[in-house]
Amino acid sequence: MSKKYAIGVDYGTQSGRAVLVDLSNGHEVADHVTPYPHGVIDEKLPVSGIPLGHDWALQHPDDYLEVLRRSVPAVLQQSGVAAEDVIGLGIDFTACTMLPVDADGTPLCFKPEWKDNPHGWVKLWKHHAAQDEADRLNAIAAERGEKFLPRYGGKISSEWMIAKVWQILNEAPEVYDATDRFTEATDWVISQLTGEFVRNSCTAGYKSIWHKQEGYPSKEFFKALDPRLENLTETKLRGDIKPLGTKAGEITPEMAALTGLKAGTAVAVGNVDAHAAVPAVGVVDEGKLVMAMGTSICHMLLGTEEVEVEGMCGVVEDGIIPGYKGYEAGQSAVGDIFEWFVEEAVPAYVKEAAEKEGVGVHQWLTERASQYKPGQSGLVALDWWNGNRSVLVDTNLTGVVVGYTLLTKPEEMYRALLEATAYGTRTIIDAFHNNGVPVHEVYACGGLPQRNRLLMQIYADVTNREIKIADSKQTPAVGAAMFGAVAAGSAKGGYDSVVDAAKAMARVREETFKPIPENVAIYERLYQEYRQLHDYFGRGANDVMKRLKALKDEVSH
Ligand SMILES: Nc1ncnc2c1ncn2[C@@H]1O[C@H](COP(=O)(O)OP(=O)(O)O)[C@@H](O)[C@H]1O
Ligand SMILES: O=C(CO)[C@H](O)[C@H](O)COP(=O)(O)O
Repeated sequence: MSKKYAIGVDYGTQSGRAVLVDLSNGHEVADHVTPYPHGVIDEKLPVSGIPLGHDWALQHPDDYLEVLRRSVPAVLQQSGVAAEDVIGLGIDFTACTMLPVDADGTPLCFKPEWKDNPHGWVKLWKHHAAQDEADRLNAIAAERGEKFLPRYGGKISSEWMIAKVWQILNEAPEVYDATDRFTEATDWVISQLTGEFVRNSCTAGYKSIWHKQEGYPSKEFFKALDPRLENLTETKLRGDIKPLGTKAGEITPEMAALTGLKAGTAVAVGNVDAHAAVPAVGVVDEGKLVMAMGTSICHMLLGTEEVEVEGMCGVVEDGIIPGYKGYEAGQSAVGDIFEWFVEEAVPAYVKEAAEKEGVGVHQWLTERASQYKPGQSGLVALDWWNGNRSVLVDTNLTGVVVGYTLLTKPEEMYRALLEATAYGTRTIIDAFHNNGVPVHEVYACGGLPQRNRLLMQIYADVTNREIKIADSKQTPAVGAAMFGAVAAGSAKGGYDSVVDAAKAMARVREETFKPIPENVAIYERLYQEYRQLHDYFGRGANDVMKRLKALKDEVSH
């Protein structure tokens, strides 16, 4: 049999990338990135210019097809690999990134009658405007003693499916009525590739409150939310839910013409970016936490028991690797906070100096921040620029920096922000480790470990754990390709399970980041300061952030 390959397509927040992977060793033969032409739509709708409210974040579904049109042919061409040797394709996506579609699977925003209604568009994972709905959902679920709540760390996030659907119903009932199904973008793209609509167990479990044994929450629960939602799960959330590691279908002739792949190529069910990354770093059993570090961080961990952990995003059976309970937690902004600082808060002299030295602003700041010792800046920050996903599950929390003086330098502020995100991760690791889901090893993948060594050293020091780094720039895409190979199966030159695929294909670098004892000691003290601020501002002692946000909304309308 000739050498066989699979393609993984990773749909990130700002771009999508295809990677063509050698199935014998996981080697990335070719990759290609397509920036989304419309990016993140958070101020106004394309063409009509209709303004969006605070905390909105939309995307254009055609941008996802553009990735298939451009990046898949590009990796075939670059690699010179024949389409018949590409036996499978898998995708991974941000989530919950959801959209309303009609009975043909057409996104409502593609239709002239809905294109000017913001609710007809894709709601990106970081669309946070459904917080009111999430708050009400959580209060009603708690009051009714719903069994599902502990599986989601005690709170359902406004980033997820039910809160977003309910926001559509409340603010645009006409869009709700016109919707045949609400779908995760990952499932929609798979339906475009295969002509068949299937949901995947990963997003259904983590983002739509679905349970392998118990299914969705009861009709009574949905009726208690809003009588109009009573039949939601059997109407607009209907559809077969297939486990990860199964085949969704095959590339249609139309998609073959568009991508250059062979019609009939196996396509895996949809997956989530962070979840797909786990087997790609070789993690297929317990005790090993994987951090997918980019715009945000997702923290992924496997266990054998269903344990309650405060503020985790969820525990889902087979949600990451078949046979294990998959745990997820996360931070809603990490790289995004550093980007905010670079774009919005650095003085002109920094940009000029970086330009003069021919380096990026991140690199300029990082080089200078590296010259400080832990604690030397006198700063400590809370990492809540985009709310707090874990462990507080509250998108209404905002950022804080304590310790500024007239002498504070931009590189010190930048370092304080890097450190704040590490404290956020430490809080999550402690929550798992101290509540029955041990964390013995830490792995990192995604864009940040490739770009910022200081950041990774700070994470090793703050968590007091050695960190292993993925030997791939595109780890989720490699994971998605593994699932594509499993969808094809061993008879076609792929694999029969993702564990087999991981054995042959997963790679981490030899070099690791090890904690430096003197840094660990200082960071332990700084972390205690962080925790005091965290509990003071985040657990109700002082709701100033919420009052300011409410005032901002009041005076802006
Ligand atoms: N040198 C750097 N140090 C820290 N953060 C960086 C650096 N360069 C880029 N970033 C951040 O990386 C993030 C993008 O990460 P990446 O993994 O590529 O994307 P995504 O999460 O969308 O897949 C951006 O938020 C950006 O601010
Ligand atoms: O919540 C998620 C997965 O469960 C999102 O997909 C994730 O946080 C966004 O990922 P990225 O930072 O890589 O764009």
